[in-house]
Amino acid sequence: MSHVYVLVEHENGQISPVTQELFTAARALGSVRAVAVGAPGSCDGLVDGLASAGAEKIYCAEVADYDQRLVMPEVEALSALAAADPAPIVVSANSAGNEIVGRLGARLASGILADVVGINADGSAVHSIFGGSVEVLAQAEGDCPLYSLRPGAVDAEASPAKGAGIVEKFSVDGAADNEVRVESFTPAVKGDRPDLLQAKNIVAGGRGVGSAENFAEVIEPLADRLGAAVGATRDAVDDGMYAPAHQIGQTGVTVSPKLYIGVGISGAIQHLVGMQTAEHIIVVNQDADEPFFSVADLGVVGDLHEIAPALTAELQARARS
Ligand SMILES: Cc1cc2nc3c(=O)[nH]c(=O)nc-3n(C[C@H](O)[C@H](O)[C@H](O)COP(=O)(O)OP(=O)(O)OC[C@H]3O[C@@H](n4cnc5c(N)ncnc54)[C@H](O)[C@@H]3O)c2cc1C
Repeated sequence: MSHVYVLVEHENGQISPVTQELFTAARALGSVRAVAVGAPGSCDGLVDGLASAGAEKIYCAEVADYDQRLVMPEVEALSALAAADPAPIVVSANSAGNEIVGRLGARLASGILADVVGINADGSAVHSIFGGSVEVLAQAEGDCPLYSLRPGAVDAEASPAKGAGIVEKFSVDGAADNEVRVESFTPAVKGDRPDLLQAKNIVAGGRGVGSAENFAEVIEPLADRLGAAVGATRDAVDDGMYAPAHQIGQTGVTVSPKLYIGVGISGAIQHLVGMQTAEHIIVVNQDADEPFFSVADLGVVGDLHEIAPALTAELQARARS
């Protein structure tokens, strides 16, 4: 049976939920071979979970100086595996994943399908373009077609059967002289809210929210009621209302949650391209003519300072009853 390599996303010894989405999409192409790259000691704790998720083989590359290197250990590991035994490769379409497939495409002389929202058994993949209004099927040439899959675009499904989970440890080349080395590393301070890229629910605010204080008083309480991540438009970020890491859109991140609530956002195309594959879209805006309403499943016309707190209070009341 044909096989497919999937780059495992993991953090602090845990398999990230997006890995299950990668497995689900990759299964269309063949039996899944998981590739886990990380610091020494990072792989053993992942093996059971990866086998349960359906991995037939688990390649573990533990790299002594992993924390000082950027994407190159993953590139070295995947290119070595694919050169020896060519097969499609599936990674997550985050910033590292997109760089990894770019480098692999050059090394393996294979085509790249970036930021896809679905993968078909014939090797074609689905792109969602023009703000999600058009879906395009594309196919990549080469022995090792490369796919980066948009987080949240595919519903994670449990594997029909546990995989054999045969572990193969291997080493990757050391850093080249001209490779970037990380001198120091300060993890971003994370709050209790879910990660924006992986969140099932997102409450996003735009310039209409008015200020950083209003984000804290109106947007964040609603997000917390829903267990949601907070997003923002570029204009809200540029005006200093919310941190740049939360920007959704063309020059921010692309998200695909189950529920997206956009508050005080006009719905410019550069914002829509980053969120329009959300399953359910609710828009709150005082101007009924704004373009955001044209993509909304539910539009609420009114003052966000009344509607958002009322929604938060209602959710709170229902949680109590
Ligand atoms: C190259 C390029 C890249 C870009 N990349 C991005 C990107 O990645 N992400 C992004 O978001 N934008 C991006 N933009 C900017 C984009 O074009 C828009 O300017 C931006 O999305 C608008 O942000 P906004 O909706 O918050 O602000 P506005 O367009 O100013 O909309 C504010 C909205 O709030 C409503 N409002 C005001 N007060 C209230 C109230 N009290 N109650 C209810 N509603 C209220 C208004 O009716 C209005 O619709 C990019 C632009 C360019 C040129």
